[in-house]
Amino acid sequence: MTGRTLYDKLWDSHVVADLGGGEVLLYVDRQLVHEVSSPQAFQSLRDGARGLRRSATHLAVADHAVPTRERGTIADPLARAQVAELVDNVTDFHVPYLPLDSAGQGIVHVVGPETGFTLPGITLVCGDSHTTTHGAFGALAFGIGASECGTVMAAQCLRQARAKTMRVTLTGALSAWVSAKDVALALIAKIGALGAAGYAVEYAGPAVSAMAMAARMTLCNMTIEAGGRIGLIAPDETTFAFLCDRKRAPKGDLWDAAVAYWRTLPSDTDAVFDREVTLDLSDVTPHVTWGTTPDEAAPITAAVPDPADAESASARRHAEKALAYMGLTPGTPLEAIGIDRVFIGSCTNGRIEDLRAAAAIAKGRHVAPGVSAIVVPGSTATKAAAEAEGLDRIFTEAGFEWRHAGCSMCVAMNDDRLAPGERCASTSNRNFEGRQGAGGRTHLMSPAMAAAAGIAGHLVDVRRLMA
Ligand SMILES: CC(C)[C@H](C(=O)O)[C@@H](O)C(=O)O
Ligand code: SF4
Repeated sequence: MTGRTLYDKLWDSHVVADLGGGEVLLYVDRQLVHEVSSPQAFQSLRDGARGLRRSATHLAVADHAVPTRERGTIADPLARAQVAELVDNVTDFHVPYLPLDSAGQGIVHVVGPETGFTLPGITLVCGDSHTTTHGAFGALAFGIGASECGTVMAAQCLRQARAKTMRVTLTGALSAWVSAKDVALALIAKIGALGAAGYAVEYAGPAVSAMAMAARMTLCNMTIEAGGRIGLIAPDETTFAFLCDRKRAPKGDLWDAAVAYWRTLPSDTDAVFDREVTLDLSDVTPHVTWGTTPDEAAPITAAVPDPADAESASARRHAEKALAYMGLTPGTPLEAIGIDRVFIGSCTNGRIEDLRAAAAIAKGRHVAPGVSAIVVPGSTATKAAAEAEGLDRIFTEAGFEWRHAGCSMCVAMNDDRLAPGERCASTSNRNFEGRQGAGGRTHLMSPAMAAAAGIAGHLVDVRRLMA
């Protein structure tokens, strides 16, 4: 028998029943709940006069609709109603909840790891596509639909079909000012925005072992932007060190037993993957997106591509439409693209390490005239940690606004959004038309690159700015 992959081990240990036709009933250990995708789930419980099977295995927090300028009354009626409904639902159904004004609030994908709710070896779901993030801990974590959220609440199980497996082996070392976000953008540009569709992607290799948890989370987070519903990294000493003192992580003997189990999870050396991809990180340079899909990305040293050079007729048509929406002309150097806004934050790049990387660029410099820049920590705890290090002062002295935690300008579901035609250097993960506000133009990049763009007033190679 050949060895098993990390994915196989996680899957096999959670199968409750084989349903035939390639589907199984999969046990779900934990669910994260937010205000946008949960109303239907709670309603389905009410309609069926059901409760939650194991309410303590869920954790709810409001993140998408919350205001970041100041807490207090939410001005937008829809956003206000969404958050109020979540509060009513978690109260009625006894779901653990991190209130908006509490020290625990934040984006679900930042809060899960930060509190030790996310652990290796578990299955974790959320009505949110970026649930891939939690795979960085060796958890089988994936986004589910709004109706499935209700199924998990009532039954603690889900029907699932097994994914194919892909291993992305990362070798070499990152150069200065190049980060996991650049790796993700370079990888997506290489395999395509649907390149990982149908696959559970395991990131492996020496460069992954060398990465801190924040970088690993950025990689797994962006897996969905390559179409993969599952991103995975084998748990190791870095994972255990990150988790050991977290509030919800096991303690004492339970911790020791858990670590002993977690050490059995990495893919066996003779495990076979359905697809193998390799990337040498020494070749990765700072990347930015120029189009409206995450794979329409290029090194910052490049120019806006000519759609005529696209590999297929459909890619050409897409690029033509993207350039029209983005207001860009083929041949323009990417560094010549002026920006109006900067957004540093999101579940991709709103962690303390990301804020440190941006602050290193902002320190002693100033946001260019006419540019408005916001820094939005991924969680309230991240905000407090950043303030304890003085990062907030570095940002405000440099002309960046320092905000409360939330999804903010990653998604146009709250007060933070682009006006039509505005162009934004953004550390978020999606750049489709209207994502940051109707008519808004998004360029995805790393925190260091976004901070550098804010200082320069245009897209810029952070390595040149810092030389
Ligand atoms: C609102 C939510 C369901 C959505 C998701 O599934 O990812 C959002 O978080 C996003 O990033 O687009
Ligand atoms: S930060 Fe953005 S990508 Fe992440 S959960 Fe919020 S809206 Fe989705």
